[in-house]
Amino acid sequence: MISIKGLSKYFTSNKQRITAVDDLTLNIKEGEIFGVIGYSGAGKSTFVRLLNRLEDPSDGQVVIDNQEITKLNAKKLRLARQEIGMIFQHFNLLWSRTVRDNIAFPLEIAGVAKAERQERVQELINLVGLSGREDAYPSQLSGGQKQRVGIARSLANNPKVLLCDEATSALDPETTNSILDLLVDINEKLGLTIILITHEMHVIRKICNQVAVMEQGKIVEQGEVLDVFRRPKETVTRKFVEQVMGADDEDESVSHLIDTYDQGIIIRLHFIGETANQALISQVAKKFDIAINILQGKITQTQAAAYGTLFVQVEGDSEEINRAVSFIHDETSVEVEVVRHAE
Ligand SMILES: Nc1ncnc2c1ncn2[C@@H]1O[C@H](COP(=O)(O)OP(=O)(O)OP(=O)(O)O)[C@@H](O)[C@H]1O
Repeated sequence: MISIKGLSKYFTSNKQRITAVDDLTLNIKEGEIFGVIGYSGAGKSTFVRLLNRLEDPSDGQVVIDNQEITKLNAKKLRLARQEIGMIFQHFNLLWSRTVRDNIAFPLEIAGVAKAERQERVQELINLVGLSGREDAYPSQLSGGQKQRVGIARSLANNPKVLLCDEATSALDPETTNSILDLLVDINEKLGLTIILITHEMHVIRKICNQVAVMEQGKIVEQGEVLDVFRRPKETVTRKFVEQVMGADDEDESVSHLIDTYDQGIIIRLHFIGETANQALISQVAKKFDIAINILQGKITQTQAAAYGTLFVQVEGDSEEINRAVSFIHDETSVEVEVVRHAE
């Protein structure tokens, strides 16, 4: 759906050249929720603004749905932009217009007739869950509701792509989650391709299929979200994973567990994939004549599957324990490692 080749953007500030986006090449598939994460100044906003030419590139090519955006003249660009919706951190609503009239605005510009416009606006209001608030002004809405207006407005002309520039950064965690759920809902219902930029790994974890990590204008790491969680290569990526999983102090915690629990064996279960952790533990406890005691763990749910580690203490007959460990190893997708054998 989106193909980006050698995309660069330079700014000149105080006679110094700043490279905001540096020779970026990337392909994004149709229907994907693609996350771009980076710290402040990494170039994320500039990158996303190059995609609909809110910013003109210094170099490189952007093709969206077979149209070379970077080559279009002003008139054609206006039409192409109807296919690319965008939402912003600070919503960018028109304060003197009601919810209904904010959402109608892009339809007015596109020259849609009044009756059709009204029908479409109502459809969008229902889609984003704002029924009953049609006549409210932005100042009368909560942050989450304002972003719902922003989303409805961005969808008015049936875009194929939605660009989200830190769309949840001004919202509290609960409202963030409800807006992220709405984005997933829209992605599924409308088959929309979503590019989402953020500095929060939680946002990536919750809804993205793919993630690219940006640093100093470059993509330094990219892949499926679960793979990036499992094997972050770059220091910056590891820091983002730690936002969700906590710092990697596993060696220390293993020796602490070994010292504290001196009975039975201690095993480390590493969940990657579809296996639900609770189901596995109760299944093994029922199937084998052993006692399982959960000691410590960090499990998180990514868009694709559960990911994380659990330390458990297992007590019982050593042959029965071996059978249980072999069962987990052979019959499930959970990785199992005995970190302390029986005395
Ligand atoms: N219009 C501009 N003129 C000069 N420099 C700019 C301009 N826009 C961005 N920059 C510079 O480009 C770099 C990347 O900025 P950008 O806003 O894209 O980063 P970001 O990752 O989105 O960070 P933030 O989340 O803080 O906005 C920064 O060094 C910034 O100062």
